[in-house]
Amino acid sequence: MVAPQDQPPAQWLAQSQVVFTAQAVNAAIERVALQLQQRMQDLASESIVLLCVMRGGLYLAGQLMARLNLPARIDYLQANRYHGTAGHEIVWSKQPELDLRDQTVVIVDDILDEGITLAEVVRFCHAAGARHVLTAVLTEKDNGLQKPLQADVVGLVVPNRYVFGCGMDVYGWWRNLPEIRALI
Ligand SMILES: O=P(O)(O)OC[C@H]1O[C@H](OP(=O)(O)OP(=O)(O)O)[C@H](O)[C@@H]1O
Ligand SMILES: Nc1nc2[nH]cnc2c(=O)[nH]1
Repeated sequence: MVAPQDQPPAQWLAQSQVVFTAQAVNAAIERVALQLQQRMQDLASESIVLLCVMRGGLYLAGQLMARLNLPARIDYLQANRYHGTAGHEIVWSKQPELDLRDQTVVIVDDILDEGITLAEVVRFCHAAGARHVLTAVLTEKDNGLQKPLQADVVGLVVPNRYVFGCGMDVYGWWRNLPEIRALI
């Protein structure tokens, strides 16, 4: 019996279905960018930090960088809580380097599942003195849970299954996939 982390990556494609095509993901990213642009224009902020939650947020953050037409600085943090497909305690391995005091911080992540990670990152940004904190996720999982927060901008709602692609991994693989798939 091969452990999941030792399965060949092609296995995960064979054991999954497409839930959003690359075209649907791109359309969702356009909508996220437009909504964020509008929110930031409304705030009239001149000090914007796009804060990528590594590693899953990398895909959306990269796509947003090319679409947001306003001056922004980029930073990242790493706070992980999933090993394989199960969530545990959050472990921080990297804090942002920029001083977030008085900044409008846009937290960018791939998925809001139970909401524990995003809630902790929002708390961190407020504690660091951010003036405004906005949250943007590529996906939110429709799991019926009471979540500790809602994201300000959500690209797509995904089913209550383990999903991967567009930043999200399956045992470390396929973050680079331009579509979103769910394990069967
Ligand atoms: O809403 P939650 O239940 O807290 O889950 C969401 C978090 O889970 C994933 O991170 P993970 O710990 O897998 O790290 P990764 O970004 O490196 O994949 C994802 O990137 C989110 O940050
Ligand atoms: N890749 C991935 N990461 C997650 N983190 C929380 N839920 C998920 C999920 O369904 N897929």
